[in-house]
Amino acid sequence: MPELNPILAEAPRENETGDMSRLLHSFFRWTGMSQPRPVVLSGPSGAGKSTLLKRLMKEFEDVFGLSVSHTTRKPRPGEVDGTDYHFVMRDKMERCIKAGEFLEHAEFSGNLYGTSKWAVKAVQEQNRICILDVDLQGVKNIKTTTINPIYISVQPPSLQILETRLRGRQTETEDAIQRRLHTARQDMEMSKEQGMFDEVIVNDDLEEAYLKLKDLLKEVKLK
Ligand SMILES: Nc1ncnc2c1ncn2[C@@H]1O[C@H](COP(=O)(O)OP(=O)(O)OP(=O)(O)O)[C@@H](O)[C@H]1O
Ligand SMILES: Nc1nc2c(ncn2[C@@H]2O[C@H](COP(=O)(O)O)[C@@H](O)[C@H]2O)c(=O)[nH]1
Repeated sequence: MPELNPILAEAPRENETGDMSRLLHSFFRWTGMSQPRPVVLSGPSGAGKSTLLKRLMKEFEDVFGLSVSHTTRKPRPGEVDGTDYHFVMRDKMERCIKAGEFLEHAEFSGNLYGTSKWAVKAVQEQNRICILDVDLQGVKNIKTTTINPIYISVQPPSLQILETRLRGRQTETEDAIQRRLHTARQDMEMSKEQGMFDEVIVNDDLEEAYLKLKDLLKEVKLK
């Protein structure tokens, strides 16, 4: 049984990524395996998760698929419903949670966020490695499920740098920045707990952090 993800172990050149989906199909048929392990990316708001994931999706669009979360927060300028998030009203999301449609959900900075079972399934049905971007409560809740992902933490070099990045993004009100920084302090402490994450990436230099992410993903072990 192969231990490494052979697709990423030999990272494709740019014009070869179109063949990835077909290669993955053949590989899973060959090994008799159904799905590769999903990847959970977490870390404080502003640490750079989306920035890293956008690059990864651009370079390996046929290999990875992002699980599109639901949220009750309002869209930011440029965010597209159904692509960045499914933007929903709280009462609707609460009903769906009660109906058991969510793998996990959490309250973050005054809004509900959650991963629907359907969002993960949709990625896996395309034979892509499913990536979930969730907060620390999400990590803890996913650990009670059976999806068995790899857990990667993206951390900022310091709280000061995190604050600079959050402010620089210009997407949050002062009140929201303060709430996110408060949560980030707790998050950065709890992330150090033994066994919480399989790997930690300190996102100081973006280029280095991205290379480390790609390096880790080469070793995504298959179920
Ligand atoms: N290595 C880096 N150096 C400098 N700026 C960075 C770096 N990585 C990300 N940024 C910037 O920091 C800001 C926050 O990044 P990003 O939105 O990716 O964070 P995030 O972890 O996805 O946050 P959230 O959890 O709130 O979605 C963005 O403006 C981004 O351009
Ligand atoms: N537990 C979950 N957390 C999620 C999910 N989708 C996103 N998130 C996390 O929320 C915060 C804030 O995100 P933002 O887009 O408002 O900046 C961030 O830490 C995300 O990782 C989810 O489905 N479940």
